[in-house]
Amino acid sequence: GHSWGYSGSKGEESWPKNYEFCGGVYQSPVDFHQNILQYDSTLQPIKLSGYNVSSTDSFTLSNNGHTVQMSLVPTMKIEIEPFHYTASQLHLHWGQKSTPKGSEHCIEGKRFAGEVHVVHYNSDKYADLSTAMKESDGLAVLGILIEVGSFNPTFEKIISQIQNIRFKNQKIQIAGFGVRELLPERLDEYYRYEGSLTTPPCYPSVLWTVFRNPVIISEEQLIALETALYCTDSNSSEPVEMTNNYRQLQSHGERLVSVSFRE
Ligand SMILES: NS(=O)(=O)c1c(F)c(F)c(S(=O)(=O)CCO)c(N[C@H]2CCc3ccccc32)c1F
Ligand SMILES: [Zn+2]
Repeated sequence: GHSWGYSGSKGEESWPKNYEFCGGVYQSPVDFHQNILQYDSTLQPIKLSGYNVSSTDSFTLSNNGHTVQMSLVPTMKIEIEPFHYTASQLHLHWGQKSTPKGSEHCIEGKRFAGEVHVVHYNSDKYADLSTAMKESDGLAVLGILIEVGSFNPTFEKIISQIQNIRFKNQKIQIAGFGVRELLPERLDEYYRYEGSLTTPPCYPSVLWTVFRNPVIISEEQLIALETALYCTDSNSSEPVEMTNNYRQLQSHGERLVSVSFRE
């Protein structure tokens, strides 16, 4: 289909031309700032099951031209009352070496180094992701902010492989691992709001859960992510570096963001 990107003539200003929802309501990402936050004491800790995937299973790591995507296994599920959601894929957003700030969601205007998204679909109601993503209650995405600090051995299972998928449509199999380790310790502290896919087709079908606490990776790991990948395939005459693959902040409109924590 049409190709879209994050810069130039294919950038986000042109997305609504080919993807009408991108110009619509309930768009993501948004900034979590004080006057649109509302404490909600009924928000429960996120319940994971099957997240500690055995190394006898395998994930497919691929460069899809927009991000590095890792396919997940359908035994990985989350429960967000009243529904259960089955994991589909996880992918990343990041900046560039000279401006290492590439998260999609921001907290009080602060953009983090990057962001992990774990995409799930409502498997109580829909057969698969493609069906679910068109429905307002179809998807649940977990957002994990990335900060720079010490080396992260779990993250390294992805970072160590990206030299093998530098170009679009390249993919490799990697051994399954504990995806729980990519999430922060506190699954009970998060921001919650109704939003959308942050890429075309931008369907307003996502129940967003963005954890309060970031995961930490080293500067070297972040630089590897920022410098390894291309949006174009290996025989392209004009290679395009895969950097700054985050969407600009969208307006909240009438939306409030619920928070599961007080201070
Ligand atoms: N930030 S986000 O969570 O909104 C989000 C992405 F940022 C992103 F890049 C992708 S993608 O599949 O890697 C590339 C374009 O769809 C998806 N992929 C989802 C959406 C559409 C689709 C269709 C089939 C499989 C996965 C997805 C996504 F949900
Ligand atoms: Zn994403």
